[in-house]
Amino acid sequence: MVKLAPSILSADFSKLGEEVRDVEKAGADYIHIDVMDGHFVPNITMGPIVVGAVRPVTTLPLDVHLMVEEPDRFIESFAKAGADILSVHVEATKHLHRTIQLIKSYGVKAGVVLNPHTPVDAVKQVLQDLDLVLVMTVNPGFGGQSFIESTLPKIKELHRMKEINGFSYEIEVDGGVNDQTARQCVEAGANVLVAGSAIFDKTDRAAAIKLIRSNS
Ligand SMILES: O=C(CO)[C@@H](O)[C@H](O)COP(=O)(O)O
Ligand SMILES: [Fe+2]
Repeated sequence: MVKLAPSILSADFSKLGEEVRDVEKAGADYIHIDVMDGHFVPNITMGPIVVGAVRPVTTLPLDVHLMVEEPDRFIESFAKAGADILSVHVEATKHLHRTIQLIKSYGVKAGVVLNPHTPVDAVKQVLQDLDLVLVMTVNPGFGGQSFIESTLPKIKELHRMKEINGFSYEIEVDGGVNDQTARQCVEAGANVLVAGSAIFDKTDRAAAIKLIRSNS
């Protein structure tokens, strides 16, 4: 069964608690939280304070996507704020293996993210240590962008390597996922779909989630 992770980047921040409760009630599996530092990506969003504010509002796992340079500096504060999954960009950390161990030392699941231009080879040596691999299907920084189809072979490759080696990581896709693009992600091997605008831009979130599920 495919999991859906609504990205609160597209939520109404003036009533964030209500928005999170709404997508939980509508059938979400994870709450995806996009953290941007204005350096790694050309946008600034939320920090550990927002993760801490969302934590008591939902029982769903908080799936925190760190789009920050040198993420090691912030792992402890996000872990203590209540993150369940912390994913770092391979392009933003010099010592990836160390970063993964640091995340796990707080009892948090560790994920690694690949930008559209980054090959699977960049994470090959750490796949056995990962709980999640996130394939960006847009260039990170903003919600509401168009899905980049050329990323699909990487999802297939990650799925193949998982099957061959018996690894246990989840394969998540993020960016431009909607009722038109979900199926090709799932057919390629993804089992977690992040969707921001395709869920939060709709007034009926249950219908939006159902539509993506039925088209995946
Ligand atoms: O990480 C990011 C963007 O950098 C995403 O999580 C977006 O928030 C997804 O938004 P949509 O493309 O689904 O609108
Ligand atoms: Fe994201």
